[in-house]
Amino acid sequence: MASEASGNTTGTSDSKSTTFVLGSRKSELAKIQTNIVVDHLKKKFPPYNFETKFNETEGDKNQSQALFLLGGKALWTRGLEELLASGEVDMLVHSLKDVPTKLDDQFMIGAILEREDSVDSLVMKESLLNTYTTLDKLPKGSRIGTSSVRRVAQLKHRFKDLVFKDVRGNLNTRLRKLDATGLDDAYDALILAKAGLVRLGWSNRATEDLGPPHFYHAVSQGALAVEIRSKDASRLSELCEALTHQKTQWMCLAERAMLEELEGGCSVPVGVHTELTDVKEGEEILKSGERKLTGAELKITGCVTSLDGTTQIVKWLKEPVDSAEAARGLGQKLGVDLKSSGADKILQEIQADREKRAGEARSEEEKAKIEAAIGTPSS
Ligand SMILES: NCc1[nH]cc(CCC(=O)O)c1CC(=O)O
Repeated sequence: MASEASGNTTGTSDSKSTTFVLGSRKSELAKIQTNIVVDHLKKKFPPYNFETKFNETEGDKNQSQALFLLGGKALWTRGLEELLASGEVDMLVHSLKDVPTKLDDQFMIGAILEREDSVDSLVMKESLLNTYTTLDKLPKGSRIGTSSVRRVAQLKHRFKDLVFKDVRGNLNTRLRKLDATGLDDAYDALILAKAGLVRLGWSNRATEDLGPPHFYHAVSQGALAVEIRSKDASRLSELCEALTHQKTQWMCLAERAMLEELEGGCSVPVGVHTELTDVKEGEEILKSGERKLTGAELKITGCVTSLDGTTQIVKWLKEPVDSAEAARGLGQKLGVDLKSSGADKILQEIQADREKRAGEARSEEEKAKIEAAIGTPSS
């Protein structure tokens, strides 16, 4: 009950009230996503106060260095976790796809909310909108802006003659870069998660949805997650339960278990598509605190693509599931299947390539330092 979920009691005003602080990144999308969570909570818990705090993350600050050199996925969550550890915030709101599969023991995912559309979408440059709306019609050499190795690999597998260009920055920045003309004209189209476009109110910019059988979205794409301190799990259980969408949670836990089985600690071109059918929410509450879903059948398809797009392994599994653990188990099993079907070789190649490039980048950096110390003749 309400008294269980005591937050920070602030007694400075006339009536004592319980306040929870939700933290996230500073981008417009992160703020919108945090407000989605706050709105849910306000509706369910009128007596409590909910406040927000927004901070920059490593990924926001460093927009020039290659993503793979910046330490992988924790890019968008590290920094925010410091706020959580210090007690400045009670909950962090993330896009679940940006949350690493392994968290430090002091943190945990408290809730996974109902998923928005999980597909990737094609977004055309405004001035080309009347000419092209689908990838298969784009002329040879069309410049596609994306920094995702998964998107590049899958697109290369399907289309041989597109040109891929890095594009960084938050969604507002990326769309501005896309629509730029004249000297700043650098892209013909972008590939973006539809969920982000929908939340920002820009879904009308999506001209084509990229789904199976050729395209597979990122693990957990489109779902929001709330991260909490592990020691607060019972204090926040009431809030977390109210936010949780069990169907989404099971699908995303299966997807994350697949990814965890596949990844050797680095971000890899792994795509997924998951369906959970015929679910009936029963009255029975399981030991884990979840409501029992009956008749649920989970179908999960995984896709691993080599960086150059030449090799692609697609496998699927479909089984009845009756718990989050069963969903996780199915995802993990699919990860094992994918590895024994050739994904392991792709992943090893990627790991070797990454180590080589990181080594080269380091020596470039060292060269630059030496040049700075002795002074380069031309500068
Ligand atoms: N990589 C950044 C990121 N993290 C979450 C989203 C979109 C929202 C979501 O997937 O929930 C995006 C933008 C994108 O991939 O286009």
